[in-house]
Amino acid sequence: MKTGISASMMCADFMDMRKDIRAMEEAGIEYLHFDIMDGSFVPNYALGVCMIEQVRRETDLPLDIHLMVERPDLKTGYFPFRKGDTVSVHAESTVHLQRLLQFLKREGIHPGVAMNPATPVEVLEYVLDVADFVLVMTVNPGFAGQAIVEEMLRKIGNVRSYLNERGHRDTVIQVDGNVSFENARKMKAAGAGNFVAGSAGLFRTDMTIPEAAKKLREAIR
Ligand SMILES: O=C(CO)[C@H](O)[C@H](O)COP(=O)(O)O
Repeated sequence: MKTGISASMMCADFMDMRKDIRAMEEAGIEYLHFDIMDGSFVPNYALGVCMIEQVRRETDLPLDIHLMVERPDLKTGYFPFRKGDTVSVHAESTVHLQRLLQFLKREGIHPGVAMNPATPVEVLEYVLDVADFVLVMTVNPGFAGQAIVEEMLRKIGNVRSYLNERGHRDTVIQVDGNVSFENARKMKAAGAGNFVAGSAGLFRTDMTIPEAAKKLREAIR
């Protein structure tokens, strides 16, 4: 799978999404990140199948779909996933985690295990062979604009060591939540490879998307 920047589209301008998509293309962003929120697994509602279908018609950028929902194993059939997309599902809400990851992999999708801040690294133990990436949430999921949970910098390092010690050096660590320029540098040093950038790193009021992307790339180089 590709590594780099994944743009958190819940932070995009919903009144002019086309403009933001063009800016992502211009900036060479690797993925468009879609947080699907069901108001149950997380206390917010956001994005969904209709929006993904419309965005598909606008761009060939691959999508990075984060299912912040209860029982994603019962819902994947509704999503227009494509080969080359990445899809992350939460260890905390997926009853048949191994089966779902294996299914996604067979479909040509890069499967990922997402973990809330309090979830221990050991949940990965029996799914290492079927996960292309691990999504370490660096805020509690549900809302943009939160402060980083500082302990997550240590967790990124722990996940990196855990993967390396088990021979999974190629498994990417994705980080999501308050990926500012400063935090991105620390996250990269701790072992992260893919950066979900929202209000702190990409959709900023003080610079354009291409300008912010350039700064973020300098931070994660
Ligand atoms: O997953 C998310 C919220 O749960 C968002 O992707 C993320 O938080 C957006 O980035 P920022 O924290 O910089 O606003």
